[in-house]
Amino acid sequence: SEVPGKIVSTSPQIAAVNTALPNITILATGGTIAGSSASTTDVTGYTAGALGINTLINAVPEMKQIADVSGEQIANVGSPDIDNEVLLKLAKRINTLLATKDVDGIVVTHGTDTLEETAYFLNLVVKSDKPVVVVGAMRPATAISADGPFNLYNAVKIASSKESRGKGVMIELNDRIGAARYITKTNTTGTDTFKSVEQGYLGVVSGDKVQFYNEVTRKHTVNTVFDVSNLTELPQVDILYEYQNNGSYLYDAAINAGAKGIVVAGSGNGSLSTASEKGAAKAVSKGVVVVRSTRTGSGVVTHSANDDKSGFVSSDSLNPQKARILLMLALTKSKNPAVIQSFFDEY
Ligand SMILES: NC(=O)C[C@H](N)C(=O)O
Repeated sequence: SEVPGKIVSTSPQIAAVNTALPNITILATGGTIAGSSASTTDVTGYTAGALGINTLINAVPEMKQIADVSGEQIANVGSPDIDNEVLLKLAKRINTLLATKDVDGIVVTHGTDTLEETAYFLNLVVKSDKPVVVVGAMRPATAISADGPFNLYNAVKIASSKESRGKGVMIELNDRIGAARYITKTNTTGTDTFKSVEQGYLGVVSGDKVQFYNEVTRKHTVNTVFDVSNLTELPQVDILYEYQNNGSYLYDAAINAGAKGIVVAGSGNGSLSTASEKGAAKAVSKGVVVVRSTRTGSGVVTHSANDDKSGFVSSDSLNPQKARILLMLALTKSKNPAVIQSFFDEY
């Protein structure tokens, strides 16, 4: 049965059968991989999050030769509508499943638009070294040459591989294995959209082999201090974009709306205009933590003497949307900019 809409049942819908194979649970959240259109050539106007987990699993019966696959529906939405509630629900469910001997790995199906945010969140809060692979697609399931089925097959293959343990949360599209920490969506419609400009991929799925070439050096999963088990919500963090002739009123709007943190997508090396500096200083004076990231798309925002003077945090190489994820979790531990800076230096 298809289940579009927000949060739906978490009860297992397809049960594992062959006990000799690794047990992989697929947690479905929607996206283009579950997208559907009346036209086989429609790759932009389709409905994301239209097909249920049973349909996705039944479309790839080959998975059953490499794993005992079971599925659960966590949500069924386009990924722009993934919110903090879904993030917490997903993370808690993954931690519960991976704590049992019955589950060897997790695959999360997800829309690609905000996939990197969910993957990085899970990278920081999953308390297991068992593989977690987040997978999406750029063409809906109904399209000619839909990329979802093979991406899903590859994701199950990665999650089933012993070598995938301890790698942090991974992203699979287009045969590449990306690290949640490094990968970002770089193209609006291309199937090769997930890239890591500076750090590259962790590995590839080549033929029937899962091959790793790189490791993530930043702390993840079992080595982070973050714990969602008792959290029912996350602190509000907003992102403000830097541009010419801006004012400081959007900072006021964020402060008045209850933001506990603000990430600035600064120009260049995290630069703020004079107006933004004023808005950011006001935020800091009210106890709101301000993180400087960059709108450039790559590179490190370097920590400056002015950051220490103004109480700002620099984002290292985290883009604004991932800096927001880390800042939400950091704020569950501390409001002190120096402590939060240490998280940005480690994670
Ligand atoms: N390719 C995709 O999955 C895009 C879709 N709008 C989503 O993020 O849900």
